[in-house]
Amino acid sequence: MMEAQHTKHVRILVIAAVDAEREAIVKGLGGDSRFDVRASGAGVGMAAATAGAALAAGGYTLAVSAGIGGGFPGQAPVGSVVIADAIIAADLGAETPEGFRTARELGFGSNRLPAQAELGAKLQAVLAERFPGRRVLTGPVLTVSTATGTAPTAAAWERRHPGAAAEAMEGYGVACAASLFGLPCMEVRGISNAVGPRDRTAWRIGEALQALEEAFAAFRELLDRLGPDAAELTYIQEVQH
Ligand SMILES: O=C(O)c1cccc(C(=O)CC[C@H]2O[C@@H](n3cnc4c(=O)[nH]cnc43)[C@H](O)[C@@H]2O)c1
Repeated sequence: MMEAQHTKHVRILVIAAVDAEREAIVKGLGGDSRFDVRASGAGVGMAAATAGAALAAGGYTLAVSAGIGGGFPGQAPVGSVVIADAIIAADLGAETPEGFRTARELGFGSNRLPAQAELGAKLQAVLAERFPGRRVLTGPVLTVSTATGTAPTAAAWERRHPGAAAEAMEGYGVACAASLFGLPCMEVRGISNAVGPRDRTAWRIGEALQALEEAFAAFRELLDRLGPDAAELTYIQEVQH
């Protein structure tokens, strides 16, 4: 029998919601074969299903939820990039006469999954260096099933999650799939709009997609700079017999 051989590799699954996001990410990556970028459709269910089906095939070392997102005022301005340090299912829970209670408070699940914060911080540094005009920050990213459209709802999220940087609709689904397969997860958002009263005419999708493209150009460069160390920050080992 041949002895087991361990080879380190990096293979990153990136889940966007729509094709425009996927295209921006692919453009930033410039054809880098270490990344597999897919569009799932919007929402946590499609994101979890698409990520889970891909990860089941094996060979991945990290999963990333990426796209545009809403930024909380005072935290993440339009055109900035937010890299999650935690991924939170903000509206997973139940209404009670005393108000909203999270799934965790009710004892039927978790609302928060960790993000690969060390890699996130390194990506923030490379992005800031390569694109000095681009604001980039780390912070909690909320996953919601209904995009926030009023000031009271935005205020409620800020009260429940002080310091929340952004919201989007897929991160927790990708994070659940990654966690099921024992893989680390990240979430990267180019900010297109402020979280608050809905005004679709104020969304700056082009700017957010440009920010996303730059974030993934920086991601590629980060992997190049890390060299073999990149594998230590993603899941690491492939066993060959
Ligand atoms: O219309 C377009 O050209 C276009 C291009 C790229 C993306 C879109 C989307 O509508 C993406 C939907 C996606 O965006 C996230 N998102 C953005 N802002 C928010 C928000 O304020 N609250 C929640 N989610 C937001 C979300 O992940 C959606 O799935 C259109």
